[in-house]
Amino acid sequence: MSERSDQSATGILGTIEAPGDLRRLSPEQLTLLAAEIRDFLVAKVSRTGGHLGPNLGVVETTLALHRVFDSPRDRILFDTGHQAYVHKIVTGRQDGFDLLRQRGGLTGYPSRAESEHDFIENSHASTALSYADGMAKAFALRGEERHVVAVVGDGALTGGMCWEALNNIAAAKKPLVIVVNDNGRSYAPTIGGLADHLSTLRLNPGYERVLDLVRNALGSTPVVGKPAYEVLHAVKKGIKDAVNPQAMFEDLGIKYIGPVDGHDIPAMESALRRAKGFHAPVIVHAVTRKGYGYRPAEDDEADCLHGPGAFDPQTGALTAKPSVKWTHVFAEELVAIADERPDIVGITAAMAEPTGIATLAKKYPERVYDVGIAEQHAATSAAGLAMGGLHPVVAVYATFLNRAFDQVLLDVAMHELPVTFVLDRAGITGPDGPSHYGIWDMSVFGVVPGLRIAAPRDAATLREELREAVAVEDGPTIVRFPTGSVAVDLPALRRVGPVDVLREEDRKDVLLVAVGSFAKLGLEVAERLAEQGYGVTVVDPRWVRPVPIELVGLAGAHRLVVTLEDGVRAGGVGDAVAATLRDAGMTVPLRDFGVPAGFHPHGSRAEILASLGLTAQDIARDVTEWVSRLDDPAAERQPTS
Ligand SMILES: Cc1ncc(C[n+]2csc(CCOP(=O)(O)OP(=O)(O)O)c2C)c(N)n1
Ligand SMILES: CC(=O)[C@@H](O)[C@H](O)COP(=O)(O)O
Ligand SMILES: [Mg+2]
Repeated sequence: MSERSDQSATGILGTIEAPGDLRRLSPEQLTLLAAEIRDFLVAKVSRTGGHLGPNLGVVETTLALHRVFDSPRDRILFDTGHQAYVHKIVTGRQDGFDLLRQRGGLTGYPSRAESEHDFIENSHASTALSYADGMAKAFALRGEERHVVAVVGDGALTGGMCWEALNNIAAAKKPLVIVVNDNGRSYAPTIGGLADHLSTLRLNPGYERVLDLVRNALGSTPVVGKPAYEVLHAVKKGIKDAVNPQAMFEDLGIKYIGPVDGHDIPAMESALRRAKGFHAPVIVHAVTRKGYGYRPAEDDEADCLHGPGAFDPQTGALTAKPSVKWTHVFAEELVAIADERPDIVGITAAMAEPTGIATLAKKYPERVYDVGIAEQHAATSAAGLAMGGLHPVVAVYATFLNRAFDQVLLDVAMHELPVTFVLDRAGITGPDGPSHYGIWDMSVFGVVPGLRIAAPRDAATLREELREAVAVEDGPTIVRFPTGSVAVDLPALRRVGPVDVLREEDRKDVLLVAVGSFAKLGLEVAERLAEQGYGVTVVDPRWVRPVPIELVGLAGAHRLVVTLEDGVRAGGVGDAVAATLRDAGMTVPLRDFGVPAGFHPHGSRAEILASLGLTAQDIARDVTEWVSRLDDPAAERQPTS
């Protein structure tokens, strides 16, 4: 058998250890390899969960990229990075997929610790073109002949940073290849004028193809030298004028190649080689299909199996048992509120389904706005909606609101506008890693004057605090809750102002202030301390910013105050409670437990919390140490961990 057929017999994928191995493959072998990679992706991701649809859509494009460019000397950047699995497969990491997105295993995004081929670890969209602009300028200044390629999705292109970058890329005129991976979707179909423009390009007969026809026609007549150039240029100009809606990019000063079939490796290679040869900023518009080659993903109308949990590879059906998620509770209550209040409108940043806003959109489509992946615009557009007499509910993942801090601070809060931000995936999330952890909001937004933050502990308080939030008319509110299944309802014994008392005893040793979903953890800690004879009062403040003044009176009756929060300690609720007690002249000692500010490695939520000492056992041990110091201050003590 020829060497080729040997390889196809053993599976070509098994022979690919580095991008260079791709360059020796024939077109037939590349087609086989693409099929093997698809089988690999479905087999692996069906077990671990992960971003299946996006990666099925970039198999051929990624193979073409690594055949045309010389990574890592040439930099291949992925915007958002969730579509870099194929890149990982061809850069020596096939074996890591059994532990994809699991503690100690491959991350779901590029990772510099994993490979010299990886650069951008931030999974927030719309950043790659800015990185690319900077890298291209740096290589030019250092006189380094190397290419920078950024792969950016049509969804990511709806983010404002992309346009800031394009403006600069055009001005800098440095060699830079931008591959627009246009599958027409974020989760749902991508919205907006840009999406419409891209679809015009996608649908247009392909002036590239028309141009090729003309080139071929010209090629048959012996026109050489300058006349040929002039003829071809005139024809090209004519064609461009006739069929060239891509003027938008070219008017920016960025060349445009496309639309190209992103699933046609030779066509993509040809376009990329042309782009590489331009030595100037150039867009290669690749038209792809999210979920391509796997029917359950292709047919999934919601999001083409964008990021499923584990699933049956035969059917694409999720294998996890359905449960009531925090998101579902929010979505249902929002519709109930909207039924009563016509001023309530919803805003999503290209994530209607994952945030639950889709439920409102189904009943009131005219009262929901999908702004694309544009959280800054979402916040200030919400300010405009509020100025127009409405009460917008902006539903985003907690981590994604970080980038809209200035808009929340000045466009919303300084104008004292009634906007409610609902932050899903607040706290430690897990598999998506540090740029997805929603751990910053209570610190970052806690400093915003006039902004109130609620942290429900269960479904009942989520419903209640959402209603309280949309009832606020003189400023913004945040309601934040974690990922996953909603907590079991934890009824209060009594309420002191906004503060719910969840547990109390005659003995008043410790006041334990448990924030949001950490209420259950607080009760578990109290149980452990009670076994040692300590009297623990557990309270849920419900509204954590501003700190309820009622905590001062409660603290005064106890010997030690402990705070627990699923957010960074620095500037968090613990710090705010300490400042409130200090301002009230209280000297009761306070110990705060939260997430240390840092970029903590991915894993399951439970694994990460355990690694940070945020378990009932660890906290009870530390609190016992602190309380026993109060009993016997003279005793020599080892500092707790
Ligand atoms: C700032 C920000 N907001 C929201 C998200 C959540 N998110 C992850 S992927 C995605 C859709 C990206 O669409 P596109 O860029 O077209 O890539 P595709 O998944 O289609 O390949 C979104 C909204 C994010 N990662 N970053
Ligand atoms: C890449 C991205 O930002 C999203 O796809 C994210 O991974 C979704 O997270 P959930 O799985 O928690 O919805
Ligand atoms: Mg897309």
